[in-house]
Amino acid sequence: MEPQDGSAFNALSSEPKANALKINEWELGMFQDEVAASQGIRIRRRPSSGPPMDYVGPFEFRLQNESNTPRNILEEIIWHKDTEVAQLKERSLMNELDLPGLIAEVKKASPSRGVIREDFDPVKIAQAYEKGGAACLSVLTDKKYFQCSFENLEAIRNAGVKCPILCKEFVIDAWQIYYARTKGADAILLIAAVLPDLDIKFMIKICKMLRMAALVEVHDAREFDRVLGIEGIELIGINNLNLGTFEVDICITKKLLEGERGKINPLLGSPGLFTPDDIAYIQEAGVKTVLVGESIVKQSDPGKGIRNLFGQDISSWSSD
Ligand SMILES: O=P(O)(O)OC[C@@H](O)[C@@H](O)c1c[nH]c2ccccc12
Repeated sequence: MEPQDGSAFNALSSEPKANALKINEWELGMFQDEVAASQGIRIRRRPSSGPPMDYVGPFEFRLQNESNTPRNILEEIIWHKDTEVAQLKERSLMNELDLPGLIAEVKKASPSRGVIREDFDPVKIAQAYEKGGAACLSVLTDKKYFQCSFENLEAIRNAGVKCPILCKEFVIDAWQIYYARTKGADAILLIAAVLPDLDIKFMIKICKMLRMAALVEVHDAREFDRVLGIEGIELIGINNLNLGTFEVDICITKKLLEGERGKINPLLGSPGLFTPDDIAYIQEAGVKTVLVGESIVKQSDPGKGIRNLFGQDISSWSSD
């Protein structure tokens, strides 16, 4: 994700910072090898590619004698594992949200609408969403009110879906975040109307540790401003639900994004989006990525539902 000037995200790396980070990582790797060697461990963990190009530092002299060839099969396996793990860690919600796009929601029911889709097959729906151009999937896991489950999420992940998966759970305890990770979630929802700042801060740290993204959802200006003050926030979602009346009003997004808050990016608008006009309205208000459930999940062909919602085929929008 490119840092946005003046946004809450400009702490993210620029080019020299990224180089410095690479050098730090490499030096750390060398140091870890030293420590390991002092404990009799012969397998080197340093990247087989050697130090970054412009590196000048205390380990430089080693290069003259060391080849980049693994010394034995275990070392070869470990070096390969290093690349493999780095690639796996790359699948991130943040990477997918750079472009205008869709997060498509998999849910059978909702408290306000009752059952939305009778013949509910979460894997088929998820696959159709992915094919139809969704950048990410949002999967409800609540049983009682949404008739969904963590098993759905796990089944979708195991079916080979490549999109990152946002776990739509009502998180009240950090344990749920670990659980979601074990089931295959790449991101989790945190609701500002439910969680105090300190909990959000703590949970965001856990997400970072687990390499998950946290989508923090706000309903009004007070929640929005609270969340902007919390360190480490990367994704903010606006819920167009008026918590007082429980009515959906897509003007909430527009009002919230007037003035300074409009500089924050990326943002996700939801719920209550049904037509190309709704999408245009919300995107004009400053939201790149939209999160949509009901209007597409209830279509017998969810791919067609996406085309109708956007008024165009968006299957070429996703990065894969
Ligand atoms: O189905 P809709 O109206 O397109 O909305 C999707 C999503 O925004 C909604 O399900 C939602 C928004 N915030 C939530 C928090 C928890 C559970 C669900 C939600």
